[in-house]
Amino acid sequence: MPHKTALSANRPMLVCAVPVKSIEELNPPSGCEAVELRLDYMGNEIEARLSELSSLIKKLLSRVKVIVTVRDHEEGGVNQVDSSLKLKIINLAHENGALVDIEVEFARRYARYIASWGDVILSRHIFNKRPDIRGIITSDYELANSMNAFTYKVATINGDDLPALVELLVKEREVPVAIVPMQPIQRAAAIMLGTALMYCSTGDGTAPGQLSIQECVRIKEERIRLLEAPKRNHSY
Ligand SMILES: O=C1C[C@@](O)(C(=O)O)C[C@@H](O)[C@@H]1O
Repeated sequence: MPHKTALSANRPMLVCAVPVKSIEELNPPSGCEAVELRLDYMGNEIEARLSELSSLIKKLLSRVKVIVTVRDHEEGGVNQVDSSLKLKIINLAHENGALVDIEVEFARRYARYIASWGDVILSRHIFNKRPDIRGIITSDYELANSMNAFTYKVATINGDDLPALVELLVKEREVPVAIVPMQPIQRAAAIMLGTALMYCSTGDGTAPGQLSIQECVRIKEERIRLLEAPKRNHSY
């Protein structure tokens, strides 16, 4: 994948996050550049629907990128999904050409299965105050680079984590960095700063604070306008 910087006008990729409660046809609204299928909403029931899931992924892929996520319970997953089933789903998604979202802890545990796929969004979700936030995301980011991940993503509920996240975005190396704060105003700022991904809602969202896809598109357009604005020679 060519290296893009936070200054690329293509960023962020706008991801429409879908809480999948049953496998049925989906028509992503305009503006969705990717659709995230949050399959943990179905829990272990998804096991009986894997062939329909393959068809859904293939159909969606003709229109947008697809991200398959089975979020671990400890990192905000809605229903527990057995690790063996999660691995099966991740494999199925990978073979069908979808991106897969995997938590850092899961990736460390199952490195032998997913070591260097290149289509992994390596993710971290922070729900408690962590004074060691910089250490955590720096070490995660090393792993993301060693795996040649598609993106490293960090989501946090702590408003005061934003400066640490922005620092990582600015220091980005080969692997693009996605920063996902919780508060809507910080999400808007993250779009303007060129986060690699931003998750947006199309109805029922999957996280508090998500902006609607229409708001995400509007802010991304403002970012493009700002990047393309003629340079002025103001003294400050
Ligand atoms: O990790 C993320 C980010 C997210 O939690 C958010 O805050 O928008 C939404 C999730 O669906 C996605 O997997």
